[in-house]
Amino acid sequence: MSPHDLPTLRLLHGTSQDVVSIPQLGFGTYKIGPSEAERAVTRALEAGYRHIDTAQMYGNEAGVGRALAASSIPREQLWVTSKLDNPNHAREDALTSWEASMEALGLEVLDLFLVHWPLAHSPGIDLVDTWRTMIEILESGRVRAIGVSNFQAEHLRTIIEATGVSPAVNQIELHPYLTQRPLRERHAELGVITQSWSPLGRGRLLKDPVVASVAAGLGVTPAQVVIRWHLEHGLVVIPKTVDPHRMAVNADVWSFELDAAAMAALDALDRGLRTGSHPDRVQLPHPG
Ligand SMILES: NC(=O)C1=CN([C@@H]2O[C@H](COP(=O)(O)OP(=O)(O)OC[C@H]3O[C@@H](n4cnc5c(N)ncnc54)[C@H](OP(=O)(O)O)[C@@H]3O)[C@@H](O)[C@H]2O)C=CC1
Ligand SMILES: O=C(O)C(=O)[C@@H](O)[C@H](O)C(=O)CO
Repeated sequence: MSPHDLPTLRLLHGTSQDVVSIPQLGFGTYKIGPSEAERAVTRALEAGYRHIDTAQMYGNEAGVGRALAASSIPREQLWVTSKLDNPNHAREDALTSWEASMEALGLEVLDLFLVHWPLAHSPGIDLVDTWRTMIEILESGRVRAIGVSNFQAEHLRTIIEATGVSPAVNQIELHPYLTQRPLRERHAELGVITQSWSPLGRGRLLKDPVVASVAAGLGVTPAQVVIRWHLEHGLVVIPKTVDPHRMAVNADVWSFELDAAAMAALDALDRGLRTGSHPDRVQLPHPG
C-alpha cells in the first residue's frame, strides 16, 4: 500500500476546514536515544511510516525534528505526536516545555499533544488544571488535537465533566496480553480514539505459541500478526524497532487479514499482563 493510502481514524478535534485524521500505524521511539533518533526516524520514513510518536520524556525530540527537517515528505503527509512530561504539569511549566518541544521538533504546528501520565495522586497535581492548560494550547492553533495517555475511566470522567472537552485520544498499554476491553468500550462511548502503546508487549508476544501458529498459517511473522490484530480492532498502533528490516516488516501489514477465529484466539490471550507501569504507580515524588 502506498503511504498515501494508509488507513486513518478521524479525531474529535479539528474543524470543517481542518478535519483531523490520525494514521492508524505509527512508529514508536521510546528508548531510542537522542543521537540514534535521527537515523531511526529517517529509516522509518523510508520504510513508509508517516506517523511518529515521541515524548518530552524520551529526550529525542531534537533527533526526530532533524529527521523530519531532512525529509522531502510534505508536512501535511506526516503526523507527529509528543507528550507533556510528568514534571511539567503546572501551567507555566507546561507552556514553556511545550514551546521547547516545538523548537526541538522544528514544527510550527504539532498534530497531537498528550498528557503523558495522569499522576492523579501526586502532590500539587490537579488533572483538571493540567487539562485546562492543554485546552489553552489547543486554542493557540499550534496543535491540531490534544489527548491523554495512561488515563483510566475516572480520570477521563473528571476532566470531561469539568471542562466539557474530551481528549481526542487516550494512549494506553494494550496488546493481546492486556486487551483493556472495558476502557476501550468507554472510549467508544466517548468518541475517544484508543492508541496502543507497547503493542508487541515489548517483544514478549512474539514468542507466544498462539501468535506463532496464526503467523505460520498465514505465512507472515508474529509481529505482523500482532500489529494486524490492533488494526482490525480499530486501534492506533505504534510499534518500535531500531532494526531497519523489522521496521519494514512491521509496516507491511496490508496484504493479509485475520479471520474471526484468529482474532478470537488472540483475544483469548488476555491475562491482564502489564509490561510497563500501572498508571497508579507513576507519581511525582513527595517533597522531602
Ligand atoms: N504513553 C506511554 O506511556 C508509553 C508510550 N509508548 C510508545 O509506544 C511505543 C511502542 O512501545 P514499546 O514499549 O517501544 O514496545 P513495543 O511493543 O513496540 O516493542 C518493542 C520491542 O520489540 C522489538 N521488536 C519490534 N519489532 C520486532 C520484530 N519485528 N521482531 C522482533 N522484535 C521486534 C524491539 O526491539 P528492536 O528495537 O531491537 O528491534 C523492542 O525490543 C514506544 O516506542 C513509545 O512511542 C511506550 C510505552 C509507554
Ligand atoms: O515510554 C513511555 O512513554 C513511558 O512512559 C514508559 O516507558 C514508562 O516509563 C514505563 O512504562 C516504564 O515501565
